[in-house]
Amino acid sequence: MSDSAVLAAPISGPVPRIALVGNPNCGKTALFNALTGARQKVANYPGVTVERKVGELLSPAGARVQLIDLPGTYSLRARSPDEEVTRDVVLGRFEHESPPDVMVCVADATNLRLHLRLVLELKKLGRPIILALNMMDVAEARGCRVDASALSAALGVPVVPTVAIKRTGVVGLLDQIDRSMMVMAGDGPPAPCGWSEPSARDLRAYHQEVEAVLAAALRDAGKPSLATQRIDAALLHPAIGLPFLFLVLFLMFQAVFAWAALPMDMIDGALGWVQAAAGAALPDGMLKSLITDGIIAGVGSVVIFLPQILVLFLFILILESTGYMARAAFLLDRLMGGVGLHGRAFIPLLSSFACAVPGIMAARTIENRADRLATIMIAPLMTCSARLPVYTLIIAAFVPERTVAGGMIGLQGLVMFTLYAAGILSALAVAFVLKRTIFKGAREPLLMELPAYRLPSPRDILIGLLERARIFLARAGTVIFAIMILLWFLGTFPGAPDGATGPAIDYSFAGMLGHALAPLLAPIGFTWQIAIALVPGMAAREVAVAALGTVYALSETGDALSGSLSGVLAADWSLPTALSLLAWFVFAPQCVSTLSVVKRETNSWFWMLVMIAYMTLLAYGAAFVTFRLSSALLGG
Ligand SMILES: Nc1nc2c(ncn2[C@@H]2O[C@H](COP(=O)(O)OP(=O)(O)OP(=O)(O)O)[C@@H](O)[C@H]2O)c(=O)[nH]1
Ligand SMILES: [Mg+2]
Repeated sequence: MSDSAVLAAPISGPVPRIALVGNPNCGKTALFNALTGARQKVANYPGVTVERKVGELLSPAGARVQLIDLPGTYSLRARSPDEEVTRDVVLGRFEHESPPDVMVCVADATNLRLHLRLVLELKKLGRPIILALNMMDVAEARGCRVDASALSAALGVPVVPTVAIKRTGVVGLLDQIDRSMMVMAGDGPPAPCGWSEPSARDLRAYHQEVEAVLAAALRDAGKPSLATQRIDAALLHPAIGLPFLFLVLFLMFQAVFAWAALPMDMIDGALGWVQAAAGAALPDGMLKSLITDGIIAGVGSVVIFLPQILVLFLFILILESTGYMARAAFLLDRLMGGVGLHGRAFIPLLSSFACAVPGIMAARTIENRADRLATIMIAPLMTCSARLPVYTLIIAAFVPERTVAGGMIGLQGLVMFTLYAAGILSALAVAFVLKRTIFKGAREPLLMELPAYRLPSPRDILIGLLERARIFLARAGTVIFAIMILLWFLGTFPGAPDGATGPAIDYSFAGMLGHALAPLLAPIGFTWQIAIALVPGMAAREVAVAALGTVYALSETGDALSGSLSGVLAADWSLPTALSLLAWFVFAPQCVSTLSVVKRETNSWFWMLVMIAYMTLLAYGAAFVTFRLSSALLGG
C-alpha cells in the first residue's frame, strides 16, 4: 500500500499544511490523488480512508505544500476511531503537529444539504477554508444546479467546482490554495479556534444556516439518480437481495478457478521451460541447485498464482467501485446481527478476503469498542488472498477437475467455496461466542449512507489490478525470494554424510527442524516436509507454498523438480493429510503482519495473544478432527 509520494508518518516543520476534510465518500482521496499523483485507495462506499495520508505538491506559485488526506466524517464530534483521526488532525491535537494552515473542505455537490453542515462547523475553527464543490459531473447529469459564486458569497469562503476523477478544477483549486496561503501570510496569526462540541441547539442553528445558504445558492435541486432507485428496488428487495449477494460471491469463487486456469497453465509452462533451460545451462553443483531448486521452484510456485489473485481483486474492485459494497453491508446487517456483529463489520470482513491487514484497519469505522474488537478478532478467519495459493495447490493435487450438477459447477471451485464458507461460518460462530461472553453489549443499529451506483472506471480498475500485481510480485521477489534462499541453505547444509541413502535434505538443518517438529504434528497427519514449510509460512501464508516447492525440489533424487508441485504432492501425501492441511489453513494465525496490526489497532499485546491462542487451538483441533475422520472414512 505504500506510495512514494505518501507518508503515514506525522509531519512537522515550516512547509504549509493543507488538509482535505469532508463527509465520507465525497471524493477527498480522489482529489488527493489528482493533486499529488498518489494512488491511494478510492472506492464508492463511506469509510474507505481510515488513517491520515500525507503527500506533497508544488503550488503554481512554486510553494511546496503538504497535503493531508483524512478519513471522512460528518462532524468533528468524532464517534469512531477513524473520525477521531480527522478531529485530532484538524484541531491540532497530535503531538508535535500544528493544525493545518488551510483546509480544503470537499463537498458532494449533489448532497449539499448534508455536506454543508460540516463546512459550517469547520468555519468555527477560524482558519482559512476553501470549498471544493466536487462531483459536479454527477450534479449536472441530475439537473442539480449550484451557483458557485452565490454559494461562496453566502458561506464567506472561496468555492471551486471540481470533478476529482477527471482532474477538472484542479488548477483552479491550486490557484486558490496559493491565494489562501498569501492571505494567511498577510493576516498574521490565525484567529483563535471557536469550535466546541455542537450541542443540540447548535445543530439546529447549523441546520437553519444550511437552509439559508441553499436558498441563496441552489438554483435547482435536481432529481435523485433514477438508475440507483431502480437497481436498489431489485437488489435490496427482501426476496432477491440476499440470494443475489450469495450468487455474486459464489460466482467470484468459481471465476477465481475458471478464469485463472489458462494463464496459470501458461505461467506453469513458462516456468518449467525456464527451470529446464537453467538446469541444462548450468553445470551441476551448488549454484544450479540454488537457482533451480531454491529460487525457481520456490518463488515460481508462488508467482503462478498471480492470475487467481487478480481475478479475486477484479471482483472486489468492481464491488467496491460500483457502490454494491455498502448494499451488501446493509443486506447482511440482520444476518450478522444474529450473531451479535454490527452491520458495519461487513466491510472490514469483506476487505479481509484480500488481506486481513486493511480489513482490521477498516474496523476503525465501527464506533462501539466491543463490536470493533469482535470484528478484529474474527477478521483473519476470512480467507485472505495469501491462502489462495495454498488452497489451490492442494485442491489441484487432490480434487479431480470435473464438473458437478449437470456440468454447471466446477468441483474444484466448489471445494474452494466450501473452504471460504468454512472460514466465514467459523468467524460467525466465534463472533457469536465472543459477543455472548467477553464483548457483551447491546447492538447498535447500522447507519450508513448508500452511495449512488456508479459504473466502474476501467482505467481505475486496471490501475488497481496493476498495483495488486506489483505488490504480489514485489513480495515474491523480495521476502519470498530471500526466505527461499535461506531455506535452500538450511535444506542443503550440512550435506548428507557419506553412504547416506535418502535425499540430502533429510540430513540438513531444515530436515532436523522438520523431524523435530514432526511428532507434534503427526497426530494431525502432517509430514516433516509440511512441518518445515509451516515455519517460514509465518512470514506470509503463501510462503508455505514456496517452501513446499523448495523442500520437495530438494527432496527429489533427480536433478530438478520433475512435474508440477501439485503432482508431487498428490503422490506424496495421503488425502487425509491434504484435507487436514486445508483445515489447518482455514484457522491458523499464520501471518506476522496480521498479528502486528492487531497489536497496533487494539493497542494491546493481550488481544494479539488471545488471537494466536484461539486460532492455533482451532487450527489444531480442526486439523485433528479432519485427519481422524477422513482417515477413518477413507481407511487411510
Ligand atoms: N462521478 C464522479 N465520481 C467521483 C468524483 N470524485 C470522486 N468520485 C467517486 O466517488 C467515490 C468516492 O471517492 P473517494 O475519493 O474514495 O471518497 P473519499 O471522500 O475519500 O471517501 P472516504 O475515504 O470514505 O471518506 C469513488 O467511487 C470515486 O471514484 C467526481 O468528481 N465525479
Ligand atoms: Mg478517502
